[in-house]
Amino acid sequence: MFSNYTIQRFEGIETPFYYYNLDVLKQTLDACRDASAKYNFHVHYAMKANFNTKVVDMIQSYGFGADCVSGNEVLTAIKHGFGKDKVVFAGVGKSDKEINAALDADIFCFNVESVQELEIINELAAAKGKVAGVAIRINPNVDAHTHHYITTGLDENKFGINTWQLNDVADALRKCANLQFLGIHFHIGSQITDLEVYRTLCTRINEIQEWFEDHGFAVKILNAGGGLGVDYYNPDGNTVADFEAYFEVFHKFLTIKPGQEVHFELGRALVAQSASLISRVLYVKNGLKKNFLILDAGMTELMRPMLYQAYHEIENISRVAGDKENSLIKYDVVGPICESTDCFRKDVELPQSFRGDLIAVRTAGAYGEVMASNYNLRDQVQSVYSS
Ligand SMILES: Cc1ncc(COP(=O)(O)O)c(C=O)c1O
Ligand SMILES: N[C@@H](CCCC[NH3+])C(=O)O
Repeated sequence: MFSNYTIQRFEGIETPFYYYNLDVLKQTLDACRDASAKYNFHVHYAMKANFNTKVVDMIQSYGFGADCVSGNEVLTAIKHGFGKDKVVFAGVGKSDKEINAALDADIFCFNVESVQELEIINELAAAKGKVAGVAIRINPNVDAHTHHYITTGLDENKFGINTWQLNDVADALRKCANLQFLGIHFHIGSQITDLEVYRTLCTRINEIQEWFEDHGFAVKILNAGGGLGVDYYNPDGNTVADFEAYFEVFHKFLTIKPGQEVHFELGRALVAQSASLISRVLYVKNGLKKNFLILDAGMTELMRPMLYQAYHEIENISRVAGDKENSLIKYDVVGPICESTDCFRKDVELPQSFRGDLIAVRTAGAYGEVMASNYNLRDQVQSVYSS
């Protein structure tokens, strides 16, 4: 929901841009910090969700760690002040250059996704005379009940190491003198709204940690990954994710041994509701079968609807206030890009809309700005903040 003051402010700003409501971000971070502190759980922010400088700085100020998926994310985390003891590096295809950068930064843990990667990290660490902390990312074959494009924990997915390969992992760990085994890591997918899924994950984590302990490996860290979903249908009414319920599942169903740390890597749930993509109607095109609202933002600014048929609330914020009598019209809300898939949503009911109206695409703080591209040689999308 935008105040009249905010909408007036938008009138003077060139569109399109991401608008960050830092109060919403703060409320969300407060809730996550309080809910995780209750059980002494450690949260690492999955920086891939949004690496906007102000956003990352605020998250860092809460004392969360950083979960990174590239060498540049590792360096960015360090630059933003995340302690090296709070930076983890996951990713199915870490290059030698990236591994070396992370070794030079002395990050405390690599989440390793294949036996071959274990051997390479060992080799590169040995060349530097270092010992790298590693957690083994395991693919537990648990269905996350989310869009199949963002499911990561099934046998058919490229992520993690399958449980039938655990003997090879154990052999490699025994041989690799420049690795220190820290624990086990899981991440089964994103935008998970069915918490039962996490209960199933806990059962698998319990089994797998037993396997490691039985084979002589002390599991110091249990990392359950991220994935907690948000309510894309209700950005104002259900703004902050239910962190309490989420962490409670792990508290109840995970076997946590004395001295063990439990880690999480939340991305979307921390940042999604804090931003909206603000654009303007360039043209209203009334076809025989369809009415199109053609915006000055498209898949180059927010790709999720086009990539995963993801739902985002769309509002004409120039017309909501005082125009209630305005009859609703169905529009296909589309962008300017030369692709038919460049459509935010079809048949969106909006008040009759006109050239110059401001359109807000809500819940765009996660995987929005970071996935923007300059396809069609588009300008880089700008950011505007509430304060
Ligand atoms: C390894 C890993 N951890 C954490 C995350 C963050 O996920 P989410 O934004 O769904 O919390 C991802 C992205 O899906 C990931 O790949
Ligand atoms: N980028 C995706 C999720 C993938 C998360 C990264 N593993 C989204 O917008 O929903």
